[in-house]
Amino acid sequence: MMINVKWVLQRLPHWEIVLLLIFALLGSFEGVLNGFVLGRLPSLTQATTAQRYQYLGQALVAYAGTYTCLFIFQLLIQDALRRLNIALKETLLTVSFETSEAPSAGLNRLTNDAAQIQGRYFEVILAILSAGFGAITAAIFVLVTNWMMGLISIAFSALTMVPMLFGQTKLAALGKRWSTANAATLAAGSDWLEGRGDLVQYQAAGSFFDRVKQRLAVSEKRLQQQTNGQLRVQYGNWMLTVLTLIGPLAIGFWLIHVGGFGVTISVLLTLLLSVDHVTMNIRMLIQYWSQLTGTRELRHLPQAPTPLLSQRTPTRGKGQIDLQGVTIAYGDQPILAATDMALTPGTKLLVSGPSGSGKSTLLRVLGGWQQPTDGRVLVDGEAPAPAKTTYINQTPWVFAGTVRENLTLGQTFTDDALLAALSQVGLTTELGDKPLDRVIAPDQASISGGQLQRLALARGLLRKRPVMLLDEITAGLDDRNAQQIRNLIYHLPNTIIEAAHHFDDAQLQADHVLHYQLTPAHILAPMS
Ligand SMILES: Nc1ncnc2c1ncn2[C@@H]1O[C@H](COP(=O)(O)OP(=O)(O)OP(=O)(O)O)[C@@H](O)[C@H]1O
Repeated sequence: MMINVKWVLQRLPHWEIVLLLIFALLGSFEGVLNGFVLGRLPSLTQATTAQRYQYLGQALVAYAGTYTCLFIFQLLIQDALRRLNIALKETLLTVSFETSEAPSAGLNRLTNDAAQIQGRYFEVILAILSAGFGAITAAIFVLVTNWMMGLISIAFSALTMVPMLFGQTKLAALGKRWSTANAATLAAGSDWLEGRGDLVQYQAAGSFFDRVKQRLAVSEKRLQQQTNGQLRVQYGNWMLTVLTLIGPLAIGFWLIHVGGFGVTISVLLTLLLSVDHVTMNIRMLIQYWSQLTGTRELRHLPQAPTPLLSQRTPTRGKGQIDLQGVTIAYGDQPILAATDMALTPGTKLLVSGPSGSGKSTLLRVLGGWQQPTDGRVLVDGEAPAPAKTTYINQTPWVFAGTVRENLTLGQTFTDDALLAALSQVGLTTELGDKPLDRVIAPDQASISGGQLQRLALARGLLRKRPVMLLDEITAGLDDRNAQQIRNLIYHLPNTIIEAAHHFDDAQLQADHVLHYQLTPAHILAPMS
C-alpha cells in the first residue's frame, strides 16, 4: 500500500478539498499585492484627495481580505492535518498488526515514520497548494505587465528545477537508509531495556551498550546524510536563483538600450517585485518536491500475505482435524515429513519432541497462522484460520485493564458467561470478591503464572472454538499448577492438541490422551 495523493484525497471530505482550493487561490494574491498596490502609486500624483482615499480604501480591503483568506486557509490546513494524522496512525497500526511486525518496528512506524510523513508529506502537499497558486498568480501578473520580459523571467526561474531532477532518486535512497538505521537503533534500545535482567546478572551491560551506541551513531549519521543531501539540493537552487535575478535584468537593460518590447525601468521594477514571487514559489515547490520524494520509501507500506484482520468468522464444526500429506520445511530445513492423520472431535493429543524439533511450527500450521510447504490441513473440512481455532502459547499477553476487559477484548459477553468461563478454569475465588473487576497489568506482576495461563484458557473457552492448540502452556509452571491445568484441558469437550517437553505419563494414560512425538527423522509417530 502507498500513502500518496490519492490516499490523502480519499481521507478528506469533498467540501474541505473545495474550500482548501478556494482559499489557497484567494490567499495566493498576497504575492502580487505589493506590486499591484504600490505599482499604482505613481498615478496618484495627478489624483484628487477623494481618489487617493478611495485608493486607500481599496488597498485596505485588498490587504485585509487576502490576509483573512490566508488565515482561513491555515485553519483548514490544521483541520485537514488532524484528519490525515488520525487516518495515518490507524493505517500504520493496522499494517504492523497485519504483517506481524515486532512491536518495536510497529512503534517506530507510529512515532518516527508518522512524524516524518506528517511533516514532510501531508504538510508539504498542503503547502504545495499555496505555493502552486502563488506561482500561477504571480506568473499571470508578470505576463500581463510585460509578456516578453515576463517570459524571460519565468524561463530563468525554471532553471531552479535542475538540481532537483538530479537529486530526486538519491534523496529517496537517503530517506530509506535513515529509516532502516533508526529502526535498528530502536530495536537495540528496546533490547537494552527489555533484557535488563540478564544484562545486570551477567554484568554484560557495558558490552551490550556498545551495540546500542554503534547503532545510534549510524542512525544519527544517516539522518545527517539525509539532511545534507537536502541542503545540497537547496544550495544548487539558491545559486540558480541568483542567476534568475541577474539574467533577466541584464537582458532588460539591453532591451531598454535598443528600445524593444516597451521595456522601461518601471516595468523592470514592477517585474522585480513580482517575479520574486514566481521564483520563490517555484523554489518552494521544488524544495517541497524533494521532501515528498524523500518520504517515498517511508510511505510505501508492506502488504501482509494473509491479512489477519479480514479473517472469516469461526466455523461451528465439532473439531475434526485432518492432515493430508502435510509437509513442513523452512527452506532446506525439514520440520515434518509428509504426514496423513485424522483426529476425531474431542481427541486429546500431546505432541512432544526435543527443543527445536518443530512443535510450535506444527501448531501454527494447524491453526492457520502459517501455511504447510505441501499437502493440506482441514479443520472441520475447511482450511484452518486463526479465527477458527484457539491458539495459546507459553506467554499469553495480558492487556492493561480488568479481568473483564482481558476476557472480552472489547466484545460483548454477559457477566454470567464470563464468570462461567472463569469457573471452568477454577479462577472464580482466587481473584477476589469481584474477579471480573480485578485490575491486572501487562507486566503480569499482579497475577501468578498459573493464573495467567488459566485466564488465557478462559479467554479461549469463552469463544467456544471446537479446537484448542496449546503451545507449552505449562512450561513455566510448577508440577502442581501444570497438573491442575492438564486436568482442566483433558476434560474439556474440545479437540485439544498440546505441545510440551514435559508430561506426566500416568496422567496421560488416566485421561486417554494420545501421545505422539516429532522424531529426529521429522516423523510424527506414536510414543511406544
Ligand atoms: N520463521 C522461521 N523461519 C525459519 N526457521 C524457523 C522459523 N521458526 C522456527 N524456525 C526453526 O524451525 C525449527 C523448529 O522450531 P519450533 O519453534 O517449531 O520448535 P519447537 O519444537 O517448538 O521448539 P521449542 O520446544 O524449543 O519451543 C527450529 O530449528 C527453529 O529455529
